[in-house]
Amino acid sequence: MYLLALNCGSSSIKGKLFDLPPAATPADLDVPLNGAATIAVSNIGSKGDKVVIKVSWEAGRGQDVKEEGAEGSTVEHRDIFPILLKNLAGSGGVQGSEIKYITHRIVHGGLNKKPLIVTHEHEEALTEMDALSEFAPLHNHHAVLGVRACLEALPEHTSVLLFDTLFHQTLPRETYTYALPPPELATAIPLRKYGFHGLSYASIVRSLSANLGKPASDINVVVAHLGSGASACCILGGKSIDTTMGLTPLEGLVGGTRTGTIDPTAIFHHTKDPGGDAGLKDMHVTRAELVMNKKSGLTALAGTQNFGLITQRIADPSTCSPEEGAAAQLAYDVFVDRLMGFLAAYLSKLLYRVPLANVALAFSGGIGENSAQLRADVLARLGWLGAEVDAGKNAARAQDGEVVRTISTAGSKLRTYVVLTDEEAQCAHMAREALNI
Ligand SMILES: Nc1ncnc2c1ncn2[C@@H]1O[C@H](COP(=O)(O)OP(=O)(O)O)[C@@H](O)[C@H]1O
Ligand SMILES: CC(=O)OP(=O)(O)O
Ligand SMILES: [Mg+2]
Repeated sequence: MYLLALNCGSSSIKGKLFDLPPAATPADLDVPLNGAATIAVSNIGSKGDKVVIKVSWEAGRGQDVKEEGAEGSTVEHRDIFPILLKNLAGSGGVQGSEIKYITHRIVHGGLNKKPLIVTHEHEEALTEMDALSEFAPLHNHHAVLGVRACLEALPEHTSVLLFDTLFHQTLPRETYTYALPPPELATAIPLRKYGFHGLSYASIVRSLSANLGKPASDINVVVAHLGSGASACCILGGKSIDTTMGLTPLEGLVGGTRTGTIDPTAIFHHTKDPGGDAGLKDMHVTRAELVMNKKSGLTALAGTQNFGLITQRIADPSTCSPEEGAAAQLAYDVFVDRLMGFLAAYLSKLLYRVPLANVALAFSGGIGENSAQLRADVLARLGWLGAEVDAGKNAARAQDGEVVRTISTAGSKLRTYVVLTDEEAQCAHMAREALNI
């Protein structure tokens, strides 16, 4: 029997197939499930790039698959799910009927306080989640179509919907409240900060807790989850007390294609007919939201959202034109500038309550886990707090199975870690808790 955990990103699908023991007891919950295979699909929706589908099996479990599909802009998330299920059967002999549970990361869960269960007979929750698509335009609708595609292909399984927003239920009222008058329009959910990347933050708290041998209630950490969507979170006693993303994943840090926080009036001077419909299929999104979510951020400043390429152009100007080099430098500087503003604010929120010796900083996400340059630059800007990077540890790659690693010196007053986030394992854990499996 298997549990499949799927994570539908804006241009990617990540997944893990886990072995599920036939009869688990609540005590087994602390023992992580055995991973059988990892799935990675990239370039969905991306112009000029072919969609790449990879299935990697643990030793002896199957034959790895790497398949190039059609050009990204012609492919939608929903097209991929049947191919993935077919590949699992074809390369590892996993029959659909053996996949008993599928967990889905849904970015916006509104005010839902716990995971929702969906089966072929009871799909009501999907309509509710789709109604929130305009509050997570790069994510919710695709994920909902993914759940529907899986239910169609494997009608016998049970789906568990896990929300990024769940982790941020502990935000205090003064933090989640927007200083707006009562809305003139009816909205599906209250207009307030919800926060995202919560499954990642929950995974990081669990990893730090296990690695440091402390209960989650002793984990006080500012986490920078820096991927194609970037956010930071202020975690006190294992709970979120502030985070940069808001009503939608647009607020806060600069993203691969997102503005992050700007003066909201700028867009009315920038875009023609900002309130007009952007013409997206099956979803109402305004032209302003499309520009701010899909055409801005690193892409707008550097012409690429590939952070590795941006840092390479800065490090070695001979790899690009002078204009590209200058654009890369500006994109990098803007990214770091916004990040530092939030990190300093969040550290001050923690330090007002707990001593520095009990506070940590952690980096995660594709950029946070891979860009030693960015981490070094951030720590240099936190020298006033006594932060000191260990250049050797910061430059080293993670050892096999090393989820948490320290990158600050022994004398650094701010302990700093790189934590490999695992949203899929977190989803599997929460689904087992919810279903008692
Ligand atoms: N070696 C690297 N150096 C710097 N950035 C990297 C590296 N590898 C990946 N990244 C960046 O990580 C980002 C993707 O992160 P990820 O967390 O997988 O994103 P998401 O889940 O939001 O799609 C991309 O912007 C990519 O440029
Ligand atoms: C919420 C969000 O932005 O997610 P991702 O970074 O996976 O796109
Ligand atoms: Mg992600």
